[in-house]
Amino acid sequence: MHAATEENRDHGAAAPILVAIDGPAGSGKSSVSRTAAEQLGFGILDTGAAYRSLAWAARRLGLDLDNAAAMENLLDAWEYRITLRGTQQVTVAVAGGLAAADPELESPVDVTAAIREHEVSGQVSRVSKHPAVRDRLNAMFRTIVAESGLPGVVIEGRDITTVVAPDAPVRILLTASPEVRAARRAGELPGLTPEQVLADLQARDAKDALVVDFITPAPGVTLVDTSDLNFEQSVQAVIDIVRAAQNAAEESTV
Ligand SMILES: Nc1ncnc2c1ncn2[C@@H]1O[C@H](COP(=O)(O)OP(=O)(O)OP(=O)(O)O)[C@@H](O)[C@H]1O
Ligand SMILES: Nc1ccn([C@@H]2O[C@H](COP(=O)(O)O)[C@@H](O)[C@H]2O)c(=O)n1
Repeated sequence: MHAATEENRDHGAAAPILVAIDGPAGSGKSSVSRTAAEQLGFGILDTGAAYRSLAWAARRLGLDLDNAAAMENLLDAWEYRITLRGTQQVTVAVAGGLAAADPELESPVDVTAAIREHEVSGQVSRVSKHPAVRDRLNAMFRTIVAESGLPGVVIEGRDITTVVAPDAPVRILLTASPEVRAARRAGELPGLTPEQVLADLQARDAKDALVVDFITPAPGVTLVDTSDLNFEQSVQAVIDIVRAAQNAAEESTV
């Protein structure tokens, strides 16, 4: 299992400032975090993309997503790359004998669009429920960030503020009501009714909530409810929290 693009690497650089963002499905984690990261001059690590890519590869290879050992076996052979800056690009390859079931996977396949498909969203909780999978992906996320060579990285997911980066200087829980999240998401899924989108989103949250708490902010985590904020206001809310933390850190060193 390996990760990150070579252009992100700069060994010897100082550890990046971390902005940890969690939230339920459709809360704006990816889009708001990405825009905020661009404005801050930081990278963005979308951790859900790794879980989605693992589920995508497992499905392509006909593996049982509920089988933890099969998923760990896949992780041993899985080569994962994600860009932290610019337009997101995610690639997956599978080394060794496992790829015999689908030889196209012997070389990196661009899965950037495929992992967003409805079928993957509906199955991804089956791989993210395995504690061993989570531990290995969390270690990979920490490595990607540490080797990024960037001044800062916004890292978003479900357990970033609590498990992946509990000591991050900025920790945010980004949320919105289920109805608002479903309405926003329905705009991207013209084939589905808002009711179907709401039901799918709540079903995924319910499965994910069995393994991580992304509803209640942990101590020290700032809650940002975007139900009544437009996109720009949501981005600004995140940036304001980061700037306030940076100013507080500067003042404490004077
Ligand atoms: N404050 C906002 N106002 C209006 N639209 C928003 C706002 N925040 C996010 N959106 C829109 O809501 C949709 C869902 O956002 P996004 O994909 O970033 O959520 P997510 O939390 O990453 O979802 P998932 O967990 O399913 O990947 C996108 O179309 C995004 O542009
Ligand atoms: N830190 C994380 C991030 C994601 N997941 C799982 O991946 C799924 C897809 O995540 P998105 O953010 O792209 O929606 C999500 O439903 C979780 O199952 C996770 O467990 N932990």
